[in-house]
Amino acid sequence: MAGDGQDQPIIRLRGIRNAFGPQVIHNNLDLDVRRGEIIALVGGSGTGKSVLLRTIVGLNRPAAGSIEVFGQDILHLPKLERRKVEQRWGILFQNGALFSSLTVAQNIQVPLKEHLGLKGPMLEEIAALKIALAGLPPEAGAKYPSELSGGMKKRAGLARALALDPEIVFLDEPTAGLDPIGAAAFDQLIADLRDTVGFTVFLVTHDLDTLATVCDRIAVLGEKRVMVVGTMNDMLEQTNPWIVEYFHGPRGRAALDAKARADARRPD
Ligand SMILES: Nc1ncnc2c1ncn2[C@@H]1O[C@H](COP(=O)(O)OP(=O)(O)OP(=O)(O)O)[C@@H](O)[C@H]1O
Repeated sequence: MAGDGQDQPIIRLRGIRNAFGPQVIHNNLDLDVRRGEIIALVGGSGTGKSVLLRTIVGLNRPAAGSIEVFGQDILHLPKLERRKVEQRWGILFQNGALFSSLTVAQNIQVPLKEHLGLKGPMLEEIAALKIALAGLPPEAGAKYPSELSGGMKKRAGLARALALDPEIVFLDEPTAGLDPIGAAAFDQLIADLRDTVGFTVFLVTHDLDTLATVCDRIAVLGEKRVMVVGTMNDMLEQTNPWIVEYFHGPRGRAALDAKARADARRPD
């Protein structure tokens, strides 16, 4: 596909402006996401991380700027073309956003029916596959969201996000509300899936452990734009006061120490 080459950014934002009435959230914001990377968006509360994620996936239309995904200008695509692009990504919202009246398996089947028009046993089979991929036991498929723990809900939401074999997975605060062990397991699942399935991950997080352990790059939102993008080591060299406080503060140091200990234990 033209402009969809392996070297092109898989997501390319240029000059994004978002405002709600007089409140400007983003102004002249640029960001490139590379194919196959795990990139995290961080920033203080209210800097517009969720708004930016929602803007990329079309739930919020920016006042200005361009958004290319898979090399396509998605703000100006005809509806049908746009739907085709949407089939190539999956989204895990913060609360899982599962339909409470449907079982886990039925939740996963929603996009399969809606986008692919699948019917019959094929639906069951694909749902079972995604349940396994998300690290859930097979019996989870028959359960309703209210019967699941927080960690299982996240996995069920992930299973649904994976329904259409996405090339990009968007995750909004994937480890929020999980205990540290559950959060670490979820981080590991994302990293393993990226390595095996090969998708790109764009996530919004406050979790310094996630940043230290699984992210290839970090984009810092502030001053209404992406102030810096780089690796964790790049972040440690920044002088912006918020970035210094965030990454060199006690929680940042603890996350980096934990990662250093984990790396030391890992065989070469
Ligand atoms: N639909 C909307 N209408 C009006 N204002 C909105 C809307 N959505 C978001 N905002 C405002 O935009 C700002 C950014 O919100 P957003 O949820 O993106 O922040 P965030 O960086 O994700 O914050 P947090 O880390 O606290 O989750 C906030 O001030 C919020 O009130």
